[in-house]
Amino acid sequence: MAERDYEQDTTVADGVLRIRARGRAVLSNPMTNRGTAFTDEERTVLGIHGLVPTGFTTLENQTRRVYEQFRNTGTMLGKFLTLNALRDRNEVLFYHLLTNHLEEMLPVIYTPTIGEAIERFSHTYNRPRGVFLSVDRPDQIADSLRNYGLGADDVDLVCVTDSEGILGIGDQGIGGIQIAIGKLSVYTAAAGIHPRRTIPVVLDVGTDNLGLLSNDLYLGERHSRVRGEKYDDFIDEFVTTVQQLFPKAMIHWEDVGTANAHRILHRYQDEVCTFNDDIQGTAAVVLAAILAAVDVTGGDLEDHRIVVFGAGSAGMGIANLVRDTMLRSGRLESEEEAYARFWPIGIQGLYLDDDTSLLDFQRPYARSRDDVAGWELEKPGHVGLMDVVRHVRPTILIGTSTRGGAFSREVVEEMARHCTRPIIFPLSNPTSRAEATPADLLEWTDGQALVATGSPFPPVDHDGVRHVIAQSNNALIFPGLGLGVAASGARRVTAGMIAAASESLAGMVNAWRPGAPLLPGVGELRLVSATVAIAVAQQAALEGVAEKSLGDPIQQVYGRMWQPRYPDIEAI
Ligand SMILES: NC(=O)c1ccc[n+]([C@@H]2O[C@H](COP(=O)([O-])OP(=O)(O)OC[C@H]3O[C@@H](n4cnc5c(N)ncnc54)[C@H](O)[C@@H]3O)[C@@H](O)[C@H]2O)c1
Ligand SMILES: O=C(O)C[C@H](O)C(=O)O
Ligand SMILES: [Mg+2]
Repeated sequence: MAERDYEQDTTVADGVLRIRARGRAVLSNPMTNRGTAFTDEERTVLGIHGLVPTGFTTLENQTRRVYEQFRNTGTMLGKFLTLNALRDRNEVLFYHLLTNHLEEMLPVIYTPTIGEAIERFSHTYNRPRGVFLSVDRPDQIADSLRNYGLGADDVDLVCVTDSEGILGIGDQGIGGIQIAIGKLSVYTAAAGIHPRRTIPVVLDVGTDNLGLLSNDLYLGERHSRVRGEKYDDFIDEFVTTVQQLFPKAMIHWEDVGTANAHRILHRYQDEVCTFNDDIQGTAAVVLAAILAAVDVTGGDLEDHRIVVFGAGSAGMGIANLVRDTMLRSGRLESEEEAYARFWPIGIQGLYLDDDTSLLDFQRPYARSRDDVAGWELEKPGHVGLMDVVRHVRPTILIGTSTRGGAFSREVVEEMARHCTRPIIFPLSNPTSRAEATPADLLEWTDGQALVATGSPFPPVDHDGVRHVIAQSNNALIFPGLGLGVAASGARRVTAGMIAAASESLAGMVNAWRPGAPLLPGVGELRLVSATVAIAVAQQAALEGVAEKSLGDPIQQVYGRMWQPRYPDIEAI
């Protein structure tokens, strides 16, 4: 491997940074640069006297300065680009700023602004970050990953997308690299995963987005999406290469299209350390929110009738985890009884057993034609959301459809007519795709709805009660999961580890007070992530998939959390 201009033991929180570079090279590398925070002595040994203003600034004051710059930037996309530029100048300062203002900045570096950044990628692009792999050059996968400069023991996480199902905005081609970068920033800010132990990857398999293909500035491969055997071979080559080059890394799949997401997960989950955030991360956080809501409404989970509107990757992942939880209660006689609690709806309407377009993982949830025989339908031949709500009288309504505004007043009022405390989660991102706004849901149900959303929403005041809206986003799960896997050296991500993550999150909620949120807030993300990580690491050990022994899980997890502080320097 090429000699780097710095070295640091990134497996320990306070590793000394050994800098080989001198002068301007120190300042132009975001891993070594600390600008005016270099002390007089450091400036001497690194040869940077005269290259920075003479005054000295502490990290705290530098943070104040860049925070001011952030506040003075007008648009959300502008703020995103300001933060990106900061990260390219000074990594510690970027994460220090982010960690100190997580609640304010998460919506900028992550959902919802990340959606706009992805759409605008080929226009705002200025410098590369991450690894870009092309389906047309599978022979370059290994070299491209090696070129990133990390060794076999240096990587905890590879976050990868093929960009087919970015948030609720669909196929975004090469711009999807930004979701991989965004998720990894959250891993670092929330769980202290070392930023240099992660690799964001986009698999450029082409795009079916005609807007991108016809844009002269588009930066990806200019052909339609490759599917079938060539796609599968490319994925296989990628997974195998990551395994060979970085045997300790967990592969996190993000925003892969519905048909491929489940297939890829099932193909690899028993063979490599891998996790699908949209399927498993989402399910874990939503289950925790459902359990908190069920605690408020009273009764058992199995008593509920659940409509999943938009039953694709996320929706079916949620259904699977809720089904397993119902079955574990021991109160149901059979699997069929658990399936019968769900009413999954897709773009074609309610899933019915004679629907040949259903994917393997959707089929077990399909309702029998007989179930709907005799229903009077709003639109003949199409069993839509309103029909299902009217006939099924659901108690839980989940939205993972990408269809903004789908939970109309009519639908919500109908649901509320038969259910005193309707549990309604419009989970689609970004904000414009949310199936309803919390303010509308609370107004239409006279403050009775128990609401959680995917994107952040402000609190709602209704009838003298302030309702704080839980953000049921997988960001409450994946950072802790990744940290737990890294801290325990887990070789697989098991169903038990996902369930443990969900349970630990549920254990942090106390939603009995009127208006209280169903999940901890984003401001508590570091505490949440550490808690989830400990539960995940312990479960990995219990199931025998952890390589490290867990003598002191709290210290092992906490000690692994990287803190955004300037480390000690040694000039070499
Ligand atoms: N809150 C979270 O943490 C979280 C996590 C994952 C996904 N999501 C959101 O959920 C949405 C779906 O993501 P996904 O990965 O499951 O996508 P997906 O493409 O796998 O699933 C979408 C499903 O919605 C259905 N659908 C599309 N349009 C519809 C319509 N008009 N009416 C009814 N059904 C419709 C499709 O048939 C499909 O089954 C996205 O907006 C995404 O941002 C949120
Ligand atoms: O990225 C998010 O904000 C959550 C989720 O993974 C999504 O696809 O919407
Ligand atoms: Mg996603």
